[in-house]
Amino acid sequence: MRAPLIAGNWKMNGSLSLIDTFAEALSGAELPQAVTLALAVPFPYVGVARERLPQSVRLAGQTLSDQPSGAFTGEVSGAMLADVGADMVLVGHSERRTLFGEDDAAVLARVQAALGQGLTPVLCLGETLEERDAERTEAVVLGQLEAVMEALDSDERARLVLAYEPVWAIGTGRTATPEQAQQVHAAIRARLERYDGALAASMQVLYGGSMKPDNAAELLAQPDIDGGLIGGASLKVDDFLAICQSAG
Ligand SMILES: O=C[C@H](O)COP(=O)(O)O
Repeated sequence: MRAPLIAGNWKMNGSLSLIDTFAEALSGAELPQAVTLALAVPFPYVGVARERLPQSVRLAGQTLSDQPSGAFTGEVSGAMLADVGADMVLVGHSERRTLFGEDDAAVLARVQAALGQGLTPVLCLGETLEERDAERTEAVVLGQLEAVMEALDSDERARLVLAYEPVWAIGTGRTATPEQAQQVHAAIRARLERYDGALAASMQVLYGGSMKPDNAAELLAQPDIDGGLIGGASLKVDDFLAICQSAG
């Protein structure tokens, strides 16, 4: 049985004051026990978020360097993230792939760097609208998945969380229908079966892309959707908490 994970991704948004708003709301909130919450906040806020948010909330970086340390101005290592209290990190978010040129090899190197530091990589997968229209959705998503999985051993694979995020649904208000999302999630799970049945049964696969309080319950009710990676709606504490409630 896979426990639901609801992860917020603040992207390049937020402030100390927003962390305090979340700290206050989350410490008093009655949330379904089975649901785990996580927040991927911008680098400068990870440490303070760890100090102020309830310990039950997992903290994530939004990316990390593929290097352990050194002369890489502007980069942040997995060790640094772990040092300030993160235990997860997003890897291969579509904004990293498209805006910052991270290809499958770069994504793999970051997954390996995260695993090396004991962080849980949340590996993001997703197709563009052009790829969907060309009926290449599964080829693209499964290709991104295999580019990482093929290079890992079975223990490493078991430490990943996956997130399916159709690029055309991110920040656009256009959500994949529950059926469209489930179809891709099922294809991902079927591909995981090739590696290991137990891995396929246990791996959390999140959906991301304009998930909001009014569509979350239907998406989260799909058999192969194990949680959400929430962008815009994770900046409003009431919306984020409402989505968490839908996951219980
Ligand atoms: O990481 C989150 C996703 O990019 C989804 O963002 P969104 O909920 O604003 O569409």
